[in-house]
Amino acid sequence: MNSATEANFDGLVGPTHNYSGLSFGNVASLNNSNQASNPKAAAKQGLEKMKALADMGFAQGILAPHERPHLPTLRQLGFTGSDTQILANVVRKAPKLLAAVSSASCMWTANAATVSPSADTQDGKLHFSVANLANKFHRSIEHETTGEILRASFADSQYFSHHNALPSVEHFGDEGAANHTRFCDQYDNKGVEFFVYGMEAFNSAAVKPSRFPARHTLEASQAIARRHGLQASQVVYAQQNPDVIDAGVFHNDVIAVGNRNAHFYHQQAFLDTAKMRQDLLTAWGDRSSPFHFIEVPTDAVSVQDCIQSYLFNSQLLSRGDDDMVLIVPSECQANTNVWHYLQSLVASNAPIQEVKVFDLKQSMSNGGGPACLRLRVALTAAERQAVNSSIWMNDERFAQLNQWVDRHYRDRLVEADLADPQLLIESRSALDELTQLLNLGSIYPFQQN
Ligand SMILES: NCCC[C@H](NC(=O)CCC(=O)O)C(=O)O
Repeated sequence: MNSATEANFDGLVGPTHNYSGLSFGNVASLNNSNQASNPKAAAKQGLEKMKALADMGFAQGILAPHERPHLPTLRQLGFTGSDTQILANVVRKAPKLLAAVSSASCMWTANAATVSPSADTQDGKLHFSVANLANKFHRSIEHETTGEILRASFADSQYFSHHNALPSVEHFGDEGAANHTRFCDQYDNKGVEFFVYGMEAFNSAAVKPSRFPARHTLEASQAIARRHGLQASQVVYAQQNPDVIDAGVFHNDVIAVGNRNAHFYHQQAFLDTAKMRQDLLTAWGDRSSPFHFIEVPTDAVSVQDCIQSYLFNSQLLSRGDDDMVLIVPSECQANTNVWHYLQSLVASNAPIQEVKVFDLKQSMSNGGGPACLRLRVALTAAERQAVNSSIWMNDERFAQLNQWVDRHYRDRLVEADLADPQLLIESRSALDELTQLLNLGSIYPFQQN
């Protein structure tokens, strides 16, 4: 009985969403820094996508944003006094630090954790390992609160196992599910877990990017597979092509996406494509479903086209066997090579039968597309019942959260606004109300003291 489904849990964009140019190696982040943001539009664009998927019959959940600016981190860094005094101090002495602790980057929940469904794990539980996101300071402060939110959303320890982040150092750089794909024939059958890394940290002779950071290491992926109790025969590792990282492909989900028995990737995505294909087929074994490699050639879509359009930062969703829909950002429609390729793809007999386009410009301007905004969790019927019921997207929740955004969010933010004590007050009252709406409990530090 195939009762399991793969649910998507999107990060709700927080009230301080802004463009601070914090992500070296992420060209959108660097190109759009100091542009004014629209937090209200950003949150609503995200809610629209979540609602559309829920209306299409997919299981869609919501993960709360974090407290920003993050005063506990500023105190940890030696700022003292009242919240207002600290904001006045840090904006004068270290404005980039204030920007880094004010980012709404936790919206991109593909980086929240790595998820191993219960059909894959030795103890039969669904495992979450929050990602240390060690490579970027503004992201490295997320994992503790992310862990709290995941524990409040997936609370039942009979079904869910939560692991803290790996050591927060470069050798164990972990960017979560953006570099992990779980292939399967049916969601509740044992799958193949595919880990993509940017460098092998403990082997100084190994090839790695030279211009931009690798962000995620082989050793981190191996540690996650170990903790989740995965068998070697069901795990495949592949190195991302250092050249595409150096071109700005900072996570594998900007150049490849997989779902069930389909791997949709760019010809230049991997260091050794033949080995990737061979290893996946070996792990796939004698499963009855065919495994589809959908390789996009450079002469149809260049790496630059991929980075500009986020063709592969799309969601690949199954409506039935070999019947998938691709959720792409509107930038794909604006890029003629990409849009032309997509039309030919849908016309061919590939399992991708339909393309749906969404406006996610606020997130895209910081280098986050449809796939960045969601964490995939394959759930059996019993596990789905055990999820915090208040976080599911539905008509009522959609209306409620849009009203909540209208009440609490600004429609314009520039970096100078981050020091405004009023913004902190607005954000905290928004989040305090949100924890009640989503029945999360008092998970934020400001609620605890
Ligand atoms: N999966 C997509 C993540 C995008 C994210 N961007 C940022 O953090 C940009 C933040 C800023 O520059 O304001 C990153 O690079 O980790």
